[in-house]
Amino acid sequence: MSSELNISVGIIGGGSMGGSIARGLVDSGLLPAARVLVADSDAEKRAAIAKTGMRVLADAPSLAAEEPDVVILAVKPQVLGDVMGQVAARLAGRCVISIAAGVSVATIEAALPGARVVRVMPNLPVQVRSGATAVTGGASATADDVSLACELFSALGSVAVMREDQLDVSGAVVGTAPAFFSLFVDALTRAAVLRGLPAASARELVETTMRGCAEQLLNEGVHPREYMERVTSPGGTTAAALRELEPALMDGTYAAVDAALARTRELAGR
Ligand SMILES: NC(=O)C1=CN([C@@H]2O[C@H](COP(=O)(O)OP(=O)(O)OC[C@H]3O[C@@H](n4cnc5c(N)ncnc54)[C@H](OP(=O)(O)O)[C@@H]3O)[C@@H](O)[C@H]2O)C=CC1
Ligand SMILES: O=C(O)[C@@H]1CCC=N1
Repeated sequence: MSSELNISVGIIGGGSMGGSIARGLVDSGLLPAARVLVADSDAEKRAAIAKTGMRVLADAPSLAAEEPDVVILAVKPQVLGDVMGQVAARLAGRCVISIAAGVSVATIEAALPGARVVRVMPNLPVQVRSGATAVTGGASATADDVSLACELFSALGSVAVMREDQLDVSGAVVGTAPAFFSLFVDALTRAAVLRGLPAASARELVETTMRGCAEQLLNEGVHPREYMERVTSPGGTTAAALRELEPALMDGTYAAVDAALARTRELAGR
């Protein structure tokens, strides 16, 4: 457990990421539920979040009026401009952390005059405190603001401070990777079912395998290529399989990351 911070955090947007961050911060012990405020326009999401003891508000202006010490912007990039317009006057002089893909620090600073802006790019496993978050401070942010953002997201997994252009790349890889990973789990499970395994067993075996491999890679610090070699018996089944999979997966992954990066720039109007 992390030691408790004596601040309040307001999160605008309590969806997949905002909700995960809120839960992660409370579960980590960094903040008591009563000092996490979440605004979401969806009543069902508000009801689910309220059950955890966090404070819920129906819109961004109501949250900003509570003057939380730090505000995390966790709505979609497409609505962020509107939301910032609704709360700009209240956020002057405050530390604001945006998780919106693509939207640049300069855009946020222009929309929120006087706010101290930090941009971060987390991923979904922040909810189970195994996330990975890239952090970049704007010209308006102090070193303390960047440190605070790092402290909040360190309670939810690993954190790396980097330049803003690198944060976009990190988002295209690390932000989207939970979906890539799930797609691979699903593909393996379907391949097993196609070749005759019962669906429930296939899924359990594949998911257990994924957890075991992740644990070994992390715990032993072994390079992925070396780990692959351990599995690949000369003249065996894995070598035959990798000859098929490797070119397709490599090309597909590079193309997928480039597509995510292109969409990041498109969302930012760049
Ligand atoms: N999902 C992910 O893995 C990651 C997402 N991000 C970024 O996080 C942000 C949120 O994404 P994600 O969580 O996936 O999106 P979601 O749609 O799940 O969450 C956004 C939430 O904000 C609510 N909302 C919309 N407008 C307002 C408003 N004016 N005031 C308050 N709440 C509002 C939405 O309600 P409603 O559904 O009713 O519109 C929704 O519940 C995006 O900017 C994305 O780029 C970053 C890293 C990873
Ligand atoms: O799909 C998206 O746009 C968000 C950003 C990174 C992961 N999910």
